[in-house]
This record gives sequence, structure tokens and C-alpha cells, in this order.
Amino acid sequence: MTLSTPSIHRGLAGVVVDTTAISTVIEESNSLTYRGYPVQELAGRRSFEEVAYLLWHGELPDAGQLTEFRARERALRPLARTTAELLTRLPRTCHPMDVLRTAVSLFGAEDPAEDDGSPAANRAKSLALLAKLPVVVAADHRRRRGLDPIPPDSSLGLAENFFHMCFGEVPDPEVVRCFEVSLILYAEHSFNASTFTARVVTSTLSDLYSAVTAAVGALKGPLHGGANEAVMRTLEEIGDPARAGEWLAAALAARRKVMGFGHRVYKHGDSRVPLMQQATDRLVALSADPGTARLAALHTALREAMAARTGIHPNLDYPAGLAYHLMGFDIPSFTPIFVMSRVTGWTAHITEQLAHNALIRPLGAYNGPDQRVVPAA
Ligand SMILES: CC(=O)SCCNC(=O)CCNC(=O)[C@H](O)C(C)(C)COP(=O)(O)OP(=O)(O)OC[C@H]1O[C@@H](n2cnc3c(N)ncnc32)[C@H](O)[C@@H]1OP(=O)(O)O
Ligand SMILES: O=C([O-])CC(=O)C(=O)O
Repeated sequence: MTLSTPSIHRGLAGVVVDTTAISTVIEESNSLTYRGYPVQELAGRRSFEEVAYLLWHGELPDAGQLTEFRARERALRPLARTTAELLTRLPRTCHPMDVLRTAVSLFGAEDPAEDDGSPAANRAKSLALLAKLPVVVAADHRRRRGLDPIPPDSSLGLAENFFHMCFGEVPDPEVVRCFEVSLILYAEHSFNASTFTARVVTSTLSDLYSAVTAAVGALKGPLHGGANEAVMRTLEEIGDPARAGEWLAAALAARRKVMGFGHRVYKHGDSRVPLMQQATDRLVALSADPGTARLAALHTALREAMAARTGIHPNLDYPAGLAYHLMGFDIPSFTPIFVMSRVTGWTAHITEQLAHNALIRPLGAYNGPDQRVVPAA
């Protein structure tokens, strides 16, 4: 008997698994829209809080809705004392993504409505995550330096407050704006690996915290969100703009993946890169550090060498990695900052999955041994 070979889609490349009304990449114009609005226009004209509202509600808020939304986000920031204490007991050497993953899990454990999957309950949980995750990331950023946490300041917007909780001060408004642009560009990207992870967990009718915990784990990997940290480590490894070409030749010969380059969907360049690169260039111009010009030259040299040798374009993580370094964050906090933003997209997808749920359960083509008899023990 001959069995017909099923077609295999390794990595689900090119497979359309469901519909979504949240965002789309438009191939012809190489653009990305959130709920129909070009992300570049949103980044130029709106705050990150407005974009979060848009992703969750489908429309931008009017003035009254925005005022209420901002007030609720600010009120939800403080962590429960038990959660804050538990997080400080994690090893100081663990990666901040481990801290964040644990934090989301703890938020679920402390929420009496954890298993209420109604749209209203999930919206409230999503807003609480948006408000609390920056507090966790900032406290951990300080813990790594042996410093006490700075409590959230409800007079400050989300981005400004995050800087204040990390460094005790709010930087130049242009720096805050570059940060906000990065949060808006990172917020949502359709069925990427971490969002798909959240949808898989949700499809079993598990709770929102479990889905977000799993998504944090998926984003940590260097082929996905972890690449923004890997970009800075690559630049550190190369060290000198003059070495970029030689380093790249050796990396490609060793079949190493160059972090911050390539994309599963964009094959002609990531639509978000030009705007993020513009923000990064602005940060370079604002920097008072004498080493910045050399670092920026190295960043450009590697991009140009990669284009010349492979034709592979940078993805959003390439300019964002350098931008976060220039803003003063240490490398391990780059992917956690991505989480602070992407939690908006994940939770929008969780709501959408629940509204039209079907258990996500693909098939595998078995290629193990033929059926055999268990030998007697
Ligand atoms: C926000 C984000 O998550 S954006 C993505 C962040 N991730 C990274 O920057 C990690 C580096 N990039 C990569 O590993 C890949 O480009 C991915 C995982 C993002 C996309 O991968 P895929 O769509 O599966 O493409 P795939 O890995 O098959 O690449 C096609 C070819 O280009 C090569 N290629 C793709 N990206 C890179 C890269 N960054 N460095 C070197 N070669 C690369 C592959 O080796 C492959 O070559 P081959 O056909 O000779 O084997
Ligand atoms: O879409 C992807 O595969 C990865 C990505 O760029 C993102 O999640 O922002």
C-alpha cells in the first residue's frame, strides 16, 4: 500500500491560519496598518496610549475616552506588595525576561477573576498589564544595579514615567518621543511567533495571563524579540567600523545568523525600519557620549556590508537595539521593553481569538519507526 505524502509547511511559512482585523502588512506598498491606519502616521501623530486603545477597541479614542483611559492606566500601575517582594527574590543573575514571565504568571495567581474570559474582564486585565509591566521592568533595571525601585508617578505619561522609574529623571522630550515611536512600531505585527503562541494558548480556553506568559517566553528567543539585544552584542563583538566587512564574511562562512536582519514576511525591507532608523539617527545627534559617532558608524557599516554581501535587509530590531542603548538602557532590558509594547497586540489577539474560537491543533507527518512489539522485560 502506498501512502500519499502530505504537504508539510515547516515553520508554517506561508500558511494562513485565520482571519484578523487587527493589523496587516500590505505587500505592494510595503506598509503596515493597525486597524486600517498606517503605523507611520500613528507614530507621527499619536501617543502610545492612543495606539493601545485603538488596538483594543478598533477605533482611536476621542478626548473624553482618552482622558479616562489614561487615568485608569495611571491608577493601575502600583504592584501588590507581595508580588513586588516575590520578584526581588529571583536570582539577580536571571534574565529580566524571566522576571517578566514570572511577573505575568504572578499577576494571574493574584487575580480572583483570572478565569473570567469575558471581553470586559480581559480588557481590564490587558490594561492592568499595560500599566504594571513597565513598573516591573524598571524595578528590575534598578535591582541589577543594586538600587531601590522608584514608585510610579501618576502625573507622568507611560513613556515618561518609565524613564523616571528607571533613572529618576525624564530625559529631553525628543528622547521620550523616540522611545514612544519605538513602542508604537513594536506594538503589533499580526501572526508573529509570540502572538501566535498567545492565540494557541487562548484557543484551549485557558486564561489571558497564561497566554501572555507563554508569549513572553516566545518573544525571548533571538530569532524573534531577543534579536534587539543580540544586535547590540554583535556591535560590541565587532567593536570597530573597519572590522564590519571582515567580521561579516567570517560570520556568514560559519553560517551564523546576523541578528537584526531578515524577516519571515518582509523580503524587501521591514516597513517599520525607516522611521525607527530616523529616530535612532536623532538620538545619535543628541548624544553627548564621545563613543556614539563610532558606534553609529559601525551600525551603518554592518548594514551596508550585509546589503552588499547578501541583499538581506535589517528588521525593526536593528535600529531599535541601538536606540535603546543610546537612551541609556542596559542590553538585557531591550526585549522586556518590547514586551511592554507588544502586550497590547497580544491581548488584542487574545480577545479576537476568543470571539471566534477554534482549538489550534495542527497535524504532524509521522516519520518514526514502524509499529513494533514491546520486548518482554
Ligand atoms: C521583531 C522580530 O521578531 S523581527 C526578526 C528578528 N530576528 C532576527 O533578526 C534573527 C535573524 N534573522 C533570522 O534568523 C531570519 O531572517 C528570520 C528567522 C527572522 C526569518 O527567517 P525565515 O523566514 O525562516 O528565513 P530563512 O531563515 O529561511 O532565510 C532564508 C535565507 O536567508 C538567510 N538569512 C535570513 N536571515 C539571515 C540573517 N539574519 N543572517 C544570515 N542569513 C540570513 C538564511 O540563512 C537562508 O539562507 P539559505 O536559503 O541559504 O539557507
Ligand atoms: O512578524 C514577525 O514575524 C516578527 C516581527 O517583525 C514582529 O513580531 O514584530
